Amino acid sequence: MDLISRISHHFTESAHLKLQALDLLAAPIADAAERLVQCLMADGKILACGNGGSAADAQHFSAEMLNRFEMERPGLAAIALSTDSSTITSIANDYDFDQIFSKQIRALGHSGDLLLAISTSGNSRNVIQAVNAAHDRGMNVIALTGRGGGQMAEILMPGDIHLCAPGDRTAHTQEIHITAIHCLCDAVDCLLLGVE
Ligand SMILES: O=C(CO)[C@@H](O)[C@H](O)[C@H](O)[C@H](O)COP(=O)(O)O
Ligand SMILES: [Zn+2]
Repeated sequence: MDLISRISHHFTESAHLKLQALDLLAAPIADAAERLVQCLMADGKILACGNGGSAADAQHFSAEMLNRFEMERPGLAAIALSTDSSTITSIANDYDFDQIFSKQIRALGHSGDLLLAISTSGNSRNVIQAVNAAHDRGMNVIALTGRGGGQMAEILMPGDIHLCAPGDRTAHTQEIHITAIHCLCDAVDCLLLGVE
């Protein structure tokens, strides 16, 4: 096995897909950033969820909102729903793993809040239930998906924003997702701080 050529292939493919994503996603990422700022300025909050690497992305996003990204500014209201092991294990144990995010959204979500729903396949049942719960609570959704968006693409509503990464490998989709998340954090800072 030639590891160097595998590594080279991974970097090259990731770079190609990121450039495709730039063409596809620049405008909707800018729209999503505007929506995040409108939500925060109206005293709303952002709830974020996903599984595995996407749980890490949800936490990465909430940390950059609550603390800071690159510019000095007050902390912003965001909660990763993948972090509270007591809540998650009790919901999964007493009800169903599919409800670990939706039950938290029904408790915490208010009209005008936003859900950042992250799934590379678009088919994770707990993320789909999270989208349904957000809609029930009068929240819009910013969906980060891949592979066409799967079942999530079918349940998004007008007012939601779908950021669907090109490519069919979970790893590359995640690599695009974290770039999109950093673009969102940067744009939120620029919009809030009036940076040209
Ligand atoms: O990070 C990775 C793979 O790169 C994995 O942990 C991956 O996130 C997990 O298999 C997730 O359960 C996949 O869920 P989803 O992206 O399809 O919603
Ligand atoms: Zn991963």
